[in-house]
Amino acid sequence: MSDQEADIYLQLDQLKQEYEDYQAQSKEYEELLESEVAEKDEKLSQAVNKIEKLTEELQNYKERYQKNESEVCKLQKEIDQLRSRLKIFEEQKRELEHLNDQWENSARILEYSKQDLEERLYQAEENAIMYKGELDEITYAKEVEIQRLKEECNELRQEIATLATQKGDTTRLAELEQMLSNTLKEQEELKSQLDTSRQTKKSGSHISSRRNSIDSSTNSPAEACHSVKVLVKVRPVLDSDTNKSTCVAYDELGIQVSTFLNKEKGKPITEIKKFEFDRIFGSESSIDDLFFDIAPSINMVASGGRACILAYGQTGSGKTYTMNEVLSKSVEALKVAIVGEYQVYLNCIEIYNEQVRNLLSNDALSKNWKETVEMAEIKLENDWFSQCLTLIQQAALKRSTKFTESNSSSSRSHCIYTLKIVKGSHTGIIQFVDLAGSERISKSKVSGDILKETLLINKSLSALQDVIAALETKQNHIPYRNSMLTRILQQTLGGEESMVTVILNCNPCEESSGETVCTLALGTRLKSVDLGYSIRKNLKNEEVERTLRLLEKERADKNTILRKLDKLERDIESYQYAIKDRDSKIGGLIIKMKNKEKQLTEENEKYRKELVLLKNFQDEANKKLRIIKSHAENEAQAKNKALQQLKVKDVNIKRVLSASPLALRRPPTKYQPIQTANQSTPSRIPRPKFRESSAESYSKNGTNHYNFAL
Ligand SMILES: Nc1ncnc2c1ncn2[C@@H]1O[C@H](COP(=O)(O)OP(=O)(O)OP(=O)(O)O)[C@@H](O)[C@H]1O
Repeated sequence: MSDQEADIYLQLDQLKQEYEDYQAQSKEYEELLESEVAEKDEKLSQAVNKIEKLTEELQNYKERYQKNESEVCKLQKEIDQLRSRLKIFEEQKRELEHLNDQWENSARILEYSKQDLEERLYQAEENAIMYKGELDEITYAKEVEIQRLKEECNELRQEIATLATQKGDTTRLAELEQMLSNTLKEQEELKSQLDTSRQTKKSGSHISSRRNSIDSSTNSPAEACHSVKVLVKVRPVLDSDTNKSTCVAYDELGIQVSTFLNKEKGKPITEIKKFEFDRIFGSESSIDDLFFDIAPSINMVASGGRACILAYGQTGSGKTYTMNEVLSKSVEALKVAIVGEYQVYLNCIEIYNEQVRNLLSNDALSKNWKETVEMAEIKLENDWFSQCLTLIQQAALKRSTKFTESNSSSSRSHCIYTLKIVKGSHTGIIQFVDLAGSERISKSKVSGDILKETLLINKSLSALQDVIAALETKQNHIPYRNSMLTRILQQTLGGEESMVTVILNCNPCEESSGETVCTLALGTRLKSVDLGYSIRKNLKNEEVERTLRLLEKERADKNTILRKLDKLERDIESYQYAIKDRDSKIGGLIIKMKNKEKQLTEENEKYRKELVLLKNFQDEANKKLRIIKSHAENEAQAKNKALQQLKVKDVNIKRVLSASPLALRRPPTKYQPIQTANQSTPSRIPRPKFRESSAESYSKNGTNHYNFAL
């Protein structure tokens, strides 16, 4: 081997070595590039995923935003509807207020006519007293005249007797006889005049003392059967009332209530209202005093009649306290009054929200009130007295009560204890009724369920007044069916042999003066039933009777109007409070909607901000993606270029080798030609899959990061 050949082989070996180095380097680069491209692809696909996720989220936000927008629209519509309803309510309210004004005006007019009537009544009474005086004088004069005539007559008789004995002048005798008969005639006339005067005097004296004459304990049973007896019980001032001023003053004849009105020019105005009743019981009176007036009812029941005793008054006025005392006294008196064989039945129920509940059973409420009342009846044992009181105590504990401003355990129901005494074919019935408090809604300041409760209580009390009014005016139809209370009291309210006693309970505190006046005004109306009866029965004088009948009719009319007014006032109050309640509910709803609107606007604002952030993030991600893509493209181009160069180099080496004479002797052996970039590289490097939009932004001006120097 010559030196030249050896040199060529050496060069060839070097070239081979170099070529192998290049190949190894190229492979290394290729691997590096592949891993980098794979990494970039991975990142790229992650970015694409993230973008897709973000786009999806964006879509969700958009949908939620649209949903919120439609909800806001819906709420807006609802608010508009509510506003229009509110407008209608306001109009109704204005109308009611207008009606209220009208009613108040008519009430004022009625008040004037009431005063006028009272003045006329007073005048009639004064006239009656005056007539009585005049009649007394006439009677006295006539009696003197009769006495004188009697004396004259006696003188004449003596004269006749003297003349007769003298047997004298017959003409003189005839004259004297004529004189005597004239005198006797005159005497007869005077006698008849005196009788008439006496009768008129009797009527006049009855008018002047009529207030005192209505004492039903001395009334005949027939008279008592048709009357409503009204008693007043003033509760003592309690320890809890120590700092409160009182407004009630009373004596045997009447009771007066002072109401402090608003101060005007620094001076307080006090309005005083006076009422007259048969009996007024205060803290100094005992239960025995009160029971004296109830005893006739007990006697009536013991002899097979019917009686009803009602305790009426505002919450905390002492109805339950009074009724408990009356109950135990009455049971005691009944035990003494009834003799012989008899059975006693007791029934304790309450009416709460127009539903009847048996107070001596835990059974669920039955829809049929008659069934409940029948089921509640208990037959008492032979020793019924103590059993009866124990059962009444047990029933009282089960009553529906609530805490109110006026009473810590206020009864919210009407409680009715019915005692039935069956003796042979006669059945005596007595009902003791502890009515629920008669509050005005404006004073009790209630709402919601308690408002409903109070409205129902007032409604049933109005129904009770209507029944008594219908009984008073002797109407054909008595509206017992208007409330559960009157339905259940039907057996003792009204009818032929029934006595009704109303105990008006009054709270003496000044803060309750309004309610006390209402209670006493109601009692005055009830009392007039009795008054009318006595006057009609006793008066004989036609003219006076006619005037009084007229007055009585006017009084009854006035009572009817006042009752209607009272009912209207209660109705207006109920309406006003129902409207207020509805207004406050609508107000609450509007506030709720406004809050919801605000909340939705805030949420939308938040979503809007998030949307902006997401868009920015998306832009940023797109930007990064573009950079990554351009890098990847550049790298791919650089790699292609490097491969191209290697290919050229390979071709050159082959050419050198083929040109050398040694090439024939030395076979290309293990040497493997370099694969062209077109054959292998592109297929081994997976191109990332871009979306069209991304591919469009793919950069084509990349720079070569790799140096493949030969
Ligand atoms: N004559 C009285 N002597 C002493 N305390 C009395 C008298 N009357 C009532 N009270 C007291 O006054 C308070 C209220 O009485 P009560 O519960 O009888 O009133 P009410 O009119 O039945 O009330 P409501 O309608 O709310 O049930 C009670 O604490 C009671 O003890």
